[in-house]
Amino acid sequence: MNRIDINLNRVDRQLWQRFWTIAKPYWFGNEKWGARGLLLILLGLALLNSSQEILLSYMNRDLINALAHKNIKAFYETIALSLGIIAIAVPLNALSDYVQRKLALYWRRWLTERFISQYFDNRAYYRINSDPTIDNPDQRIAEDIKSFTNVSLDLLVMLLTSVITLIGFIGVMWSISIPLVIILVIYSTLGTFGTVWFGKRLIGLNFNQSKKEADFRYGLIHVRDSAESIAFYQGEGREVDRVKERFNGVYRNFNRILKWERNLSLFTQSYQHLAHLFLPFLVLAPLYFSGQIKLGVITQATKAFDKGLKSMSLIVLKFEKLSEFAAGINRLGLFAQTIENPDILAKVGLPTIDTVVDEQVALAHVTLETPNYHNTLVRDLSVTVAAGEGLLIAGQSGTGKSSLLRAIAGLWQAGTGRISRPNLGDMLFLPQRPYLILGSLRDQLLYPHTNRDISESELDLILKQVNLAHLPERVGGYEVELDFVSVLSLGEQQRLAFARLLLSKPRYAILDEATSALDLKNEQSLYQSLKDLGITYISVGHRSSLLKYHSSVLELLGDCRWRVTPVEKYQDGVLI
Ligand SMILES: Nc1ncnc2c1ncn2[C@@H]1O[C@H](COP(=O)(O)OP(=O)(O)OP(=O)(O)O)[C@@H](O)[C@H]1O
Repeated sequence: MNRIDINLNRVDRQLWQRFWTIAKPYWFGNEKWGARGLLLILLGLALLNSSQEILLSYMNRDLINALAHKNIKAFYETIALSLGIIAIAVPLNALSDYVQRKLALYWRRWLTERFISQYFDNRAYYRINSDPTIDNPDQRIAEDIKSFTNVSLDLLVMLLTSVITLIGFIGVMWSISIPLVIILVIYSTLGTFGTVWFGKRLIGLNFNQSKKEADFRYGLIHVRDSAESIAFYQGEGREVDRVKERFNGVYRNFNRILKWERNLSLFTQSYQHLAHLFLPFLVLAPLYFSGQIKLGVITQATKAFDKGLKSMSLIVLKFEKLSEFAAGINRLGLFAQTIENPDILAKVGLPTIDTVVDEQVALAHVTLETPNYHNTLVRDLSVTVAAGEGLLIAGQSGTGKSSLLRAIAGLWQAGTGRISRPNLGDMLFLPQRPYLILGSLRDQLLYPHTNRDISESELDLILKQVNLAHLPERVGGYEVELDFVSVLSLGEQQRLAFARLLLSKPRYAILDEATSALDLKNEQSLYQSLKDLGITYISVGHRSSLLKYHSSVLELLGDCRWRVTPVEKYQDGVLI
């Protein structure tokens, strides 16, 4: 049984705990006074709105009685009074709606900011990728939080209104007929149990629906992001199938939801009609026939029964909404649990590589595993990269070269041994695929510290060094926002990434095939620039031309084997 099944089966207590864990920090955090103040106003308004309903039920009774007795004066007086009550109630209703939505918005803003911070803390956004139970984090942050705050307040107001209405109308009914109150309680309790029994499948189905909708949307986003590659491959057929398949998942699951909603609706409709048409009349008719109550009282009592039943049947009437809400809480709760506590992502009891901060990069007896511990990539590796001495990592594809860099950066920790390295602030990693942000040319160059104050002439100089002097003119200057991935060639992107490196002048640069798309002349000038700046580098690469910029070569030989050779003793002079 996986984590999701466990959670869906224990929807009651655990669900409440999850709800409270997500909700509590806002009401006890830095915005608590504003939030509580607004909540108090909201609850006050809900109270007034419910009272107005009870008052109107009395007006209704008097109106019917005035009609029955042909009392014209009483009739018009009651109408005037009712209009007065409505004139006050309407603006209060609108105000209550406004306050509720405003509070939901404040809560959403607070919660979203908190989730976003935690998502980026301790690189949770990266680690989460290896946790199969946390799908589509984007949807959880963008949509689940929104519906969590909206529906929570909605339900709270509804619950309060129901309780007040219930108390008020039970009072009304009690004065007319006590059996009516007893029937109301028994009937609504049975209805609630019936609804939960019929509807409990919906929580799991709604949980899946959110996931499938998000998968479908992600499928479409993936096509947009990979449009050029798909077009080159003429892969439309495969992509259409894949997107349709994802939509089919959405469709099939929703069909199941519809089936269960239909069953539930059959039950709730019968429940409501039976109550509307018969129950109060059956109890009250004998009292009316024997002259103990007037006609107006019957109208008031049936209305009171109706309102009371609606209040008692909150779960029956709102079950579909409640089941979606419960599914949302589960999705958000699991997500919060994982990003708040990144250690959850570490496999309990399994060994991890020690990382210590030091002047130089050194690996001591490192055995590196893939994050799921399924595969050992390198065993008992020891190598030191002293300042000023470049290390070239070579080896066949898939032997673990990039993974070793991930381990040095602290992204992967599965394994044993110890990695010493300078502070991450003194190191810069250029990944295999250049990363270009959405922003201007200046942002590209200064990333990730985009608010540094660097003059255009300095930027010009750096671009000249990487042979991109013409770029500002080509893209309309340093401040114009562009989708650089689609207007720059891969080699240009790599040179831009190098410019970033030259600007930030880290002590160590880690280059994962960072010049693979460049011609030898460009490659040579970039490495020369690094040398001139005194930057120590560790490179992954396949080209023999790289050898002369490094002091030693670490070869990953496959089957977890490795070999370190000083460059001058490197016999073949040819890389694998
Ligand atoms: N997140 C992951 N979880 C499990 N295994 C992974 C993960 N990422 C990569 N691997 C596997 O780890 C092995 C080493 O991958 P790595 O990217 O380090 O290879 P590489 O030597 O850099 O290859 P190349 O030269 O093709 O870039 C590969 O077999 C790869 O499939």
